[in-house]
Amino acid sequence: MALSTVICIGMAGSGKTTFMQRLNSHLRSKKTAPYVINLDPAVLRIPYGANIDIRDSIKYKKVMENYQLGPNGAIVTSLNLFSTKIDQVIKLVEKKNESHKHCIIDTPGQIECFVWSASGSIITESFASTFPTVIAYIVDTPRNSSPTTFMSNMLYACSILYKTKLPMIVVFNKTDVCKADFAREWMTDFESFQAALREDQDTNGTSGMGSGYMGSLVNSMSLMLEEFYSQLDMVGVSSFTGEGFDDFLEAVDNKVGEYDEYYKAEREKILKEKEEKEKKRKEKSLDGLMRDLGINENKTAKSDNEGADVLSDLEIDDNDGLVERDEDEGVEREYTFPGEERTEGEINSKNEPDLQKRYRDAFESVAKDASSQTAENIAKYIRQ
Ligand SMILES: Nc1nc2c(ncn2[C@@H]2O[C@H](COP(=O)(O)OP(=O)(O)OP(=O)(O)O)[C@@H](O)[C@H]2O)c(=O)[nH]1
Repeated sequence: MALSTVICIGMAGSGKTTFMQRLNSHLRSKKTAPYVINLDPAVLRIPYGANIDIRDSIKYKKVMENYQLGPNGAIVTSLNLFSTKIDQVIKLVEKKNESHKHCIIDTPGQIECFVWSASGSIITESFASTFPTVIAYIVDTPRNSSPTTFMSNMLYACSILYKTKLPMIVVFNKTDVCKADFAREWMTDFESFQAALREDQDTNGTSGMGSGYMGSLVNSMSLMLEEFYSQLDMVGVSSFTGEGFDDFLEAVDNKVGEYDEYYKAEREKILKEKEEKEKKRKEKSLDGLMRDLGINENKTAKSDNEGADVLSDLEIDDNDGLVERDEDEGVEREYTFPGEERTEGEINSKNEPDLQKRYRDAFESVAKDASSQTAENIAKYIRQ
């Protein structure tokens, strides 16, 4: 059994938490209990047992107090703090790879805090690069029965699809109150959507959302979204009655298949390109730094006392504005990285066959030491 991840995303009140609860109990009744993660730091009570709960490690109220943040800022900061530990979370979930078929994840109702935050991307990326991952976009069906609201919600779903680049299932929830047939029709038949829009205009006149500028905008949008709809699976469910959950699980299997077939290769390609770009960038900045420090295996311009390239090469002297180079100060300079104490002479020595590698290793260890401060830095940054 290989584990796949389902990330539940949806507008506030769309029913994510109730959906998670029903999905959990539905899977349990089939003797395939899921691994459950709650990523909503602000939720007061969750009606399902979570294996990993963000609230265990991050106290939302304390984040608000300590960093003097409002509700949304505190959610983003909590997610940022949590994302610094995402490697540990992934390791825990990896251990369940054989015993569980699904890992289901609940996200904050403030959808933008998760979808458009750096930490939301890090968390999603971390799961998606380890397991086949599917987005379940939960929609409140009764509230989306007007063509304009429906279109707005679909545009949001569309932006999430292109942002995450992950297979998506649009889940029309609360079908016990309102059936989702109209949505299926609008998503598959452009003309029926146009007819609904016209009807909305006729009923509500110029005061309605479907009239005037908005009407023609929605009209053109519906054409644009045809391509988007073709990439989606849609299901209607009721988290109250359990209706439609078998269809949902079928859609998940279908999307996991698609993930393995298309998305995985595409993602790996993007990640490889990213890695190569990052490697080049690092090499470039390392070279720049080496030049700044005047360190070069082939003896540097700096030690030959040629003109200064950068400000950091210079020390301002009180002496009539005369600028003196570090090397002229008669102080023995030490380049000290943890565990290494070497003088400039040693560094510039030809006996250092792989100087760049030693620097890289030293930087990595410095970066590790700094990681404990990362969370605090993130919080500081946000406060700024
Ligand atoms: N009739 C009906 N109501 C539902 C269904 N699912 C959820 N609800 C109701 O919708 C409301 C919101 O449900 P939640 O599960 O709290 O929604 P949520 O998206 O987690 O909300 P946030 O955490 O605020 O984002 C609650 O009053 C639920 O009882 C459903 O399938 N049918």
